[in-house]
Amino acid sequence: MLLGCIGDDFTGSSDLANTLVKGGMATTQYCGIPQGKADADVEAGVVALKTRSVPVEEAVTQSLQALEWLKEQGCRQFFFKYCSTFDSTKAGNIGPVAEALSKALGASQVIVCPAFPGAGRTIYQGHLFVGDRLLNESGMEAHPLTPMTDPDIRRWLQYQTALSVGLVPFSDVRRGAEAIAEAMRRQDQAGHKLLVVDALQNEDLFAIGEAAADLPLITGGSGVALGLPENFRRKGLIGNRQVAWQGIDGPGAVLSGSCSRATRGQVAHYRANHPALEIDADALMAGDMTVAKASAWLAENLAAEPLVFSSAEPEVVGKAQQKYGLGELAHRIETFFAELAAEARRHGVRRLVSAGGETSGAVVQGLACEALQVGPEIDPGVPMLRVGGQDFGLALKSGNFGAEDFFAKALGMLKGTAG
Ligand SMILES: Nc1ncnc2c1ncn2[C@@H]1O[C@H](COP(=O)(O)OP(=O)(O)OP(=O)(O)O)[C@@H](O)[C@H]1O
Ligand SMILES: O=C(O)[C@@H](O)C(=O)CO
Repeated sequence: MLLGCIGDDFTGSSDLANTLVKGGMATTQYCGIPQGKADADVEAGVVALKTRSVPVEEAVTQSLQALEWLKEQGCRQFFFKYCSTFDSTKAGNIGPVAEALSKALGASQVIVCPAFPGAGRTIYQGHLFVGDRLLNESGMEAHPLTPMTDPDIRRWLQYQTALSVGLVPFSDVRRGAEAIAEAMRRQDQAGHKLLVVDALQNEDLFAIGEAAADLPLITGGSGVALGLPENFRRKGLIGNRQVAWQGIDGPGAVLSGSCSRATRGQVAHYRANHPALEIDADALMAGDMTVAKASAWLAENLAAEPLVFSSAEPEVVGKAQQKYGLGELAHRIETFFAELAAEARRHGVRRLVSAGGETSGAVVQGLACEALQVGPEIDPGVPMLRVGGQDFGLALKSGNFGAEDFFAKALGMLKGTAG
């Protein structure tokens, strides 16, 4: 294994794995820190953790354990993947994890680049945009767990870390890899260790990737990984691995706990012509909605590729959080989806689409998967996944990813009949 990656959630990890696969690297996504050794033919390993919203110490400890395992597999470079919308609170985990990993690797000049132009996320003068809106006006300010109320990534990150945060501005990035490397050295000499790097288009990310060829640690969204496979190829360490997908037959279903704007659109679109069961927070907390009830409903509707969702408008989410507490409610909903995923498999489901990073982490834990083979892309940032050694296909969709018809498209592609 050459490139060792640590993802702070499961959808984000599959987004990164998708980029590496497209770059021609044989990539496996691990669900948590594996027990044994990785297969010898894996070139990039992505250890998916569920550390985006856990307490800081837990996120740091798990990330360092993942680093140790990746080092044992022989990795030469490491990548910390977080969200392209920098999902974190002021007291959040991105800074402390980046700091701990950089110390463990003796790394300075650590790139911080959440940009993902393919999904509309760009960075200019350290400010993160989603499409033509600043991050804090993009809908992310109403995120249920990590409301993003400040678009200045330098400022937000600085709340989270004692390391000094610097900037490699677009005026350097636009001049290519050498200018970027030089700007990073200057920032380092000026005492800045975590360097937010501007990026407006994929071309910038390829250049940043090239500039990062010899850096031990890179952090960011999947975009900044675009240029990394080529670094290994230039050194003759990898070829150009292509993945094929063998369709998976058997029933399909969709579970959605993401409340993002994009997911709410996908839910509305899909439920117009598929059976859908809405999980209401009050009903769940009162015990009127249970896994057993939802499981029975799922079994009855299996032939029509049913959807179970808790996705709701920000006002509804906000009221429920006030009533039950944010953490407690999220935990109850995630546990519900974890258990329902296991039930779905018991009923014979073989193709499962899950929407939302935290939700997908719970779903994969419910399915007790160890490793996921990464297949071709469904929509930007979302690949098809096959559970290692099983005829079971998954699509783990990040909240804001995917076109309106994503759910049906993903189920069709997993089956091998669409795409
Ligand atoms: N109706 C609801 N009321 C309150 N909280 C909810 C509701 N439905 C889901 N949640 C919680 O909101 C959180 C949604 O986060 P999740 O990561 O799954 O989606 P996302 O943030 O849109 O996706 P991503 O992280 O991939 O961008 C989960 O913890 C989920 O349990
Ligand atoms: O980077 C992104 O936007 C996604 O991969 C993600 O992490 C959302 O959970």
